[in-house]
Amino acid sequence: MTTAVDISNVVKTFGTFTALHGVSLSIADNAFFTLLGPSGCGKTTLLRLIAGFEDVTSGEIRLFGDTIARLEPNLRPVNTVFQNYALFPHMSVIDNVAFGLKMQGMDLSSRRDRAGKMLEMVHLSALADRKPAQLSGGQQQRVALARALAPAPKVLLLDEPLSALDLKLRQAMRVELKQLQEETGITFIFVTHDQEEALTMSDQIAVMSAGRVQQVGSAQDIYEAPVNRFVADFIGETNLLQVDVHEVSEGRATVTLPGGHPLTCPSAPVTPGKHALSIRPERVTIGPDADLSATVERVVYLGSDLQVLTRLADGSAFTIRLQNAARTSVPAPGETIGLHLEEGAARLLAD
Ligand SMILES: Nc1ncnc2c1ncn2[C@@H]1O[C@H](COP(=O)(O)OP(=O)(O)OP(=O)(O)O)[C@@H](O)[C@H]1O
Repeated sequence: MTTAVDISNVVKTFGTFTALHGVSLSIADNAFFTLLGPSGCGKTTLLRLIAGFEDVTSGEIRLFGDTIARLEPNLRPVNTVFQNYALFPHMSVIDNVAFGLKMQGMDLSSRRDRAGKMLEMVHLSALADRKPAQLSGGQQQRVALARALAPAPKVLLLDEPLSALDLKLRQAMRVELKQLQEETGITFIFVTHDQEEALTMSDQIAVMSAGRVQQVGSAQDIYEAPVNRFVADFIGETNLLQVDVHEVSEGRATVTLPGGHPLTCPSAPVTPGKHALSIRPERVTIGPDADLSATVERVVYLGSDLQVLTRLADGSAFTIRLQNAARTSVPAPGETIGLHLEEGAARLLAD
């Protein structure tokens, strides 16, 4: 497998502030790769370093084997799509798309031909002669995509490109973006703080926090097997309980749950003592064989799901999710219920 972008021990400081603390990542060619993390974790900084808009303080970034610092900006096989589209307001849609090709020195008829093909790809051929102001936000974002793809970059950097769109459009664009990446075979590096966006589109996700990469893996890897507390909490919804850990061996731990029941579950390599146990709310059922006893405080109707907010005997809050279609009876506030942890519900985390 070819590596498109190789990031090796990259540190970036702004004055006395360190935005990236030694980040290493290997991004495969033809992949949809997402940098995911909360605001300020360094995602955009890393993207700007890959684009060559900023220089690394130390470490190295290679694009298809070449050190980026040695590549002239116009020879870097990279293009960027920004959150605010950055279209030229006085140019028509097709001229916007053809702009980068003109810069590359392509002749007029080849330019219009290529730009026309790009507009077809993003389903905007009918609007080629309009000005950006005459388009909706979603259409403008598609023009920005077509413009960035026109010069056939090997790597496309996308900085929160969907954040200005409303929810329905964002959901539709996720599918389109993934399709576009698959059709073109271009490596997409996508920045977002939205975990659902990351989970739905990405082949690989790097979860970042405070200038460090916490975990790299597929959507399933990071959801099912988060390596630490930060990742478990950031990706999806989870219950985090402080439990006593008695034994850890060969990736499994034996712990005592609140209420006294023992549990053996997959575990990060931790030493015995107190650690956080993550329990996913959708992997818990109400009924016999209970691992935990809880008192129902509130039932929240979420359409396809019901969220049941409960409290355990030791006072910790505990949430479960039931599928609305599958439910037989709804627990009532004040009721004491038994909670059964399904296989794969619990995982012991490193701090
Ligand atoms: N030019 C700069 N000078 C000083 N500090 C900067 C500069 N650029 C970024 N930073 C700081 O570096 C940190 C990381 O910023 P960055 O924009 O990479 O975060 P982010 O994860 O992309 O966040 P967001 O999702 O809010 O855009 C922030 O604390 C930011 O204030």
